[in-house]
Amino acid sequence: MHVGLLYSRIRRDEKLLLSELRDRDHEVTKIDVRKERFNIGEAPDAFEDVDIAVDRCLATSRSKYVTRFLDAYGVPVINAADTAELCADKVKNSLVLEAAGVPTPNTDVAFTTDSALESIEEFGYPCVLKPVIGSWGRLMAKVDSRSAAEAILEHKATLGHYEHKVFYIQEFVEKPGRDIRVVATDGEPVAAMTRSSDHWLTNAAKGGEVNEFEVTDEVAELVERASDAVGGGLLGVDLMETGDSYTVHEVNHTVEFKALDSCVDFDVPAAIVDWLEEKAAQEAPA
Ligand SMILES: Nc1ncnc2c1ncn2[C@@H]1O[C@H](COP(=O)(O)OP(=O)(O)OP(=O)(O)O)[C@@H](O)[C@H]1O
Repeated sequence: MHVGLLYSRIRRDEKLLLSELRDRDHEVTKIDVRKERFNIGEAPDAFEDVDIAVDRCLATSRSKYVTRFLDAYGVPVINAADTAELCADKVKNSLVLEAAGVPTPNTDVAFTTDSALESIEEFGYPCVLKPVIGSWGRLMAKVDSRSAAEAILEHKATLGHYEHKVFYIQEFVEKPGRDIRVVATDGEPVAAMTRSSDHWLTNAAKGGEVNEFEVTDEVAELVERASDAVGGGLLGVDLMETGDSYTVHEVNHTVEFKALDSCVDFDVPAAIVDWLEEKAAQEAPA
C-alpha cells in the first residue's frame, strides 16, 4: 500500500510507524503540512496515488482542517475528519460520550466567570477546570477553594485566548493515583498501560510512571463504546478507576503510543500497521 503520512514534526511515535511500514515494503510519502498548500478544488501533488493517509499532525487546528481536505479530495484518512472534530474539543468529546451512555465525569460548560463560579460551587472542592482544546495536561487546574476559583477564572477571562473564555468545569474523580490509556483500533484494544504519579495529573506527558495494564472485559466494552461514540479509528481511550467501575475522561485522535510500546510486551506499531493494511484493503476500489 501507499501511505501518506501527514506530519509537522516527526516524533518517536512516527519513527516507529515509518520503520514498521518500510520493513514491510510499503511505499510511504511523508507530507509536511507546513510546506503544503491546500486548494479547495485540487489536491496537492503529494497525495497522488496515496491509498491511505495517516494524520499525525501535532497541532489540533492543522489536524482538523487537513482531514477535511483529505475528505474533499476523496483520500481515505486515519482518523476521519468527524472523529478529529469530536476528539479535538473536550466539550464535543464529553457530549458524545454522555450521549452514548459511556460513563464520563460530570461536566458543566459556562460562558461567564459568574456562571462558572456557580458550577464550581455546585461541584464543590476540589473540582477541575480544563481548556476545551489542549493536551499533555497543559493549563489544567485542580480548584481547591473559592478564592483559587475566582483567581483562575479572572486570569482565564482576562489573559486567555478566546477558547479559554469557554469554561469547562468537571467533577474531580478520586482515582487511585493513576489513570489508564488504552490504544484501540476501531474499538478493539491493541494494548494498554496505567500512568501513575503522586501528582493529580498522571498522564505520561507529565512524567507519570507507565506500566502494562491487562484489559478486562469491562474495560474492553467501554473502549469499544467510546470508540464508536467518536466514529472509530486509531484512538487512545483514557479511563480512570472510580472504585467499583471506570469513567472515560477522554478519547484522543492523534494518539501517542511510544510510552505504551516501551512498557508492554507487545509490538504496538506492528499491530497498528496490521490494522492499517486492513483499512487500506477495505478502501481500495473493487
Ligand atoms: N476529572 C478529573 N479528576 C481527576 N483527575 C483528572 C480528571 N480529569 C483529568 N484528570 C487527570 O489529569 C490528566 C490529564 O487529563 P486529560 O487527559 O483530560 O488532559 P489532556 O491535556 O487532554 O491530556 P492528554 O492529551 O495527555 O490525555 C489525566 O491523565 C488524569 O490523571
